[in-house]
Amino acid sequence: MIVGILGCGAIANTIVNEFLSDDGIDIKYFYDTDIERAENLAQISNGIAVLEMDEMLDNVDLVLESASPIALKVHALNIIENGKDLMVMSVGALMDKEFRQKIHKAAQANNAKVYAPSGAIVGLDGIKAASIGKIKKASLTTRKSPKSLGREVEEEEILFEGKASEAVERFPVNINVAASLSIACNMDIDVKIIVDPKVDRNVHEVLVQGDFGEFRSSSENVPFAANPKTSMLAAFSAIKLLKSFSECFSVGT
Ligand SMILES: NC(=O)C1=CN([C@@H]2O[C@H](COP(=O)(O)OP(=O)(O)OC[C@H]3O[C@@H](n4cnc5c(N)ncnc54)[C@H](OP(=O)(O)O)[C@@H]3O)[C@@H](O)[C@H]2O)C=CC1
Ligand SMILES: O=C([O-])CC(=O)C(=O)O
Repeated sequence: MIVGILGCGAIANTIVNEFLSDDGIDIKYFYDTDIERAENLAQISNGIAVLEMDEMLDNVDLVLESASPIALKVHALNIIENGKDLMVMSVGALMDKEFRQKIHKAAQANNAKVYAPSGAIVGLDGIKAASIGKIKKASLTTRKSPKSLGREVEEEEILFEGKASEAVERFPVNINVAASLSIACNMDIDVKIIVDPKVDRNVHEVLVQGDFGEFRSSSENVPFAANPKTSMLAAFSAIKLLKSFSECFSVGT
């Protein structure tokens, strides 16, 4: 499978390094508004940095978006309408229902697949199973350091309390996980974002209640040094999903 990358930052660097010696996945094309970042990844993987997304679309099977919600909105339909599969990290953009429907229709019409890896969150497997029954309530409490959230505070502070749809608008590169949970639950879930000077991890606590019963999940994710907003687990989830395409045995929903 030939893969092109849209957005060559923390997540992309980890993914590229993982696949340097993997014969099944060839991460070959790189695009970033900062061409030096694309060139850097192209150099270490013997790939090609492009100046426009259109320069890679004829040659790839799948584009992995690891850029920003705005980048996804700009490029997703063009990628899919070219019949290419798309893996999305900036899931927050998909909280826009009209945009999500357009993507869905385009994917159906062009025989393309759109994947959103579980990212920095733990529990999506259970939620997907639970969604076969009725999910009655779902919430996410995210706690990050001042460095991760770009704030300077002496004590913990609630930065946001409300619905996921508003959270992704106000914190577009910090709370994509709220969108993944909302889409999996098929509801606009409750979100709380706390900046906490006592933590150095990205902490996500999920509560789900439904016909199946109730579960809580909690993860204390190591952030990337290069981008403390982002948890290493998010890159690992994309790597695992890419690897799963060539596996003949699958466990978990
Ligand atoms: N689903 C999940 O659980 C998670 C999702 N994410 C999301 O994944 C995405 C990537 O994360 P991460 O690797 O940490 O981010 P980084 O900021 O480290 O890297 C993103 C790169 O993409 C570039 N970029 C941004 N917009 C565009 C664009 N329109 N066209 C081309 N390049 C662009 C950035 O350039 P510049 O710096 O100049 O903007 C940067 O080089 C983010 O949207 C992030 O919020 C992150 C963590 C978890
Ligand atoms: O990486 C994380 O912990 C979560 C994150 O930034 C996001 O969901 O956008």
